[in-house]
Amino acid sequence: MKKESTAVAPLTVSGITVAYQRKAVVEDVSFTLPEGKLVALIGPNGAGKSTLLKAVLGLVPSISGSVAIYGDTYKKMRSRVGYVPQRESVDWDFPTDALDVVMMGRYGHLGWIKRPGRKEKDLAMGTLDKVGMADFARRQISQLSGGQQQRVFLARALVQEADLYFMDEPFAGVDAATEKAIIALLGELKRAGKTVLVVHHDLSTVEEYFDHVLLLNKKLIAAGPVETTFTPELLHETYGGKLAIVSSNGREALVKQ
Ligand SMILES: Nc1ncnc2c1ncn2[C@@H]1O[C@H](COP(=O)(O)OP(=O)(O)OP(=O)(O)O)[C@@H](O)[C@H]1O
Repeated sequence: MKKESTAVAPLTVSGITVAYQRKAVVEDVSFTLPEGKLVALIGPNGAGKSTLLKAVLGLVPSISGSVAIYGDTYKKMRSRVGYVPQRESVDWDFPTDALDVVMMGRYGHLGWIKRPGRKEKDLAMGTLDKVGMADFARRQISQLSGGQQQRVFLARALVQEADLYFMDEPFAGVDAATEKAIIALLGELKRAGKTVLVVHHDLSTVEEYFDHVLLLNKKLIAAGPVETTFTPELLHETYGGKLAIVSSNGREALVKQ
């Protein structure tokens, strides 16, 4: 008899509510991420995007709801998850150089007892090269520009060889060259079958960069393919009146004013 195979979704969030000082900032959010897609999480400032990511990763407690990563807890699936935090949330004075930051991405594979060796170092160097940062390997991270720091953190996530990536505003404050480099990496991850959830602010590039969107404003307004979900009506519902209509890729879309 043929065995039924049911694919397990990379991420299933069911009824998550998160509150700070008893005030809910993410309310009863449920969605499932499809495998192998680039997904944008969008919504206005303060909508709860970063908080939702942190709740999924267990970095902030949720008061209700549950999260399944490949059908299991984050704790068990940790090695399959890569996280690129928001740049402002990182302590850049920590005395370490770019190469060491990238090698930290391998600790999940090594365990805490084994020290990184030649193989780890070569892999980390190769990945720094991929993000155009090989020349800065021995530079302290505090002495890198914002865009360069962002590239180093992407490299750290890449060497993890995860299956599901979370990136919190990777395009914030980066120049056109870094934006292009990040887009190329996203494309590479997608071709390798990875799933990537990106907190994104630039509505004018959503259709070009992503397959799927989650629209959040404390509650989940909608989730689905860009073609059917990134619509003026749903964007209005997400952002309220603070939007103007522009034409992007020949289609009408809304951007924040
Ligand atoms: N540690 C905290 N303590 C109290 N309130 C917080 C804390 N972190 C965030 N908030 C509040 O929770 C709400 C959601 O914040 P969050 O950073 O998740 O939003 P966001 O959608 O990522 O915003 P942005 O687009 O501005 O980065 C905001 O009203 C914010 O002020």
